[in-house]
Amino acid sequence: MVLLVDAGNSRLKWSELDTAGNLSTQQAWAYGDRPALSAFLDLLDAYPQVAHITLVHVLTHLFAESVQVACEQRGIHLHSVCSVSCAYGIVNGYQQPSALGADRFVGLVAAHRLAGGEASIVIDCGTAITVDAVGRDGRHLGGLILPGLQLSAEALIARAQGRLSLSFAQPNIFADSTGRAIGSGCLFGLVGAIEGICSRMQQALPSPAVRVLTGGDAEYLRSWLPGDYLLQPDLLMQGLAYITEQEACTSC
Ligand SMILES: Nc1ncnc2c1ncn2[C@@H]1O[C@H](COP(=O)(O)OP(=O)(O)OP(=O)(O)O)[C@@H](O)[C@H]1O
Ligand SMILES: CC(C)(CO)[C@@H](O)C(=O)NCCC(=O)O
Ligand SMILES: [K+]
Repeated sequence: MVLLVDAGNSRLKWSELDTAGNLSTQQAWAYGDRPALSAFLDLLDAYPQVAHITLVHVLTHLFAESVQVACEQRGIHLHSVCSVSCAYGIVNGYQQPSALGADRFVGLVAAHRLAGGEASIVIDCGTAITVDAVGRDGRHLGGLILPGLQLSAEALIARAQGRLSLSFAQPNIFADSTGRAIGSGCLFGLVGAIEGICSRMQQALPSPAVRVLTGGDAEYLRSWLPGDYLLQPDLLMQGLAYITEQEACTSC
């Protein structure tokens, strides 16, 4: 069994990949107040038998080094996925390929495979929302980064020095309280942003793109997005599974 791990800015997500290539249901822990490393170490304790981890993270060098040391101490083989200029069917569109978030790179790998020869647009609704386009040939055209749903609302409330409240319950375009005006404002703002960005990207593409939606807020945002969006909450796990299989092939 290989443990697939995605360490984002707010949550640690993981799945088990068995030898037949089956993925277990993705699980997640929010970091809350504790450091991401402490969540990762708890995960290692929960899987004392694991010998191989494929990791994608968007955290610091210190996190990466500490994770490497912890895995070495336990005899775990760690493969930490980085963004490179060309791999796993994707040609990275960044001027400096390593600067593209590794989670975005893994998302592109998975979405391009899911799209089965069509172009795709990956929308990852996490702490940040990222929107990236991939051509039919696997060429990444580039993409955008926006503050995510929770973060947008929290930033506004933090700047208002505690005078404002927030509610995502019963979103309404004609909100009747401060909490709902902010929750609904951020929700409908991001729904409009996602729609607008995707249609601009689509206009620039020569063929129809499959819109793939993932991340912690994907399901909630999907319920308000008109049009066809393919909901894939474990998109990064699919990408990590493919990368793990490819690496196993090249090392044998
Ligand atoms: N149980 C939960 N605990 C915390 N956040 C949750 C939960 N369920 C859904 N969310 C939402 O998930 C979002 C974070 O999504 P996700 O886990 O995909 O982000 P991340 O990978 O940590 O962030 P990023 O990739 O941007 O660094 C938050 O904005 C929050 O609204
Ligand atoms: C944008 C986030 C935070 C989304 O998780 C991550 O992909 C990241 O830290 N990226 C590095 C910057 C970039 O992708 O241009
Ligand atoms: K992410």
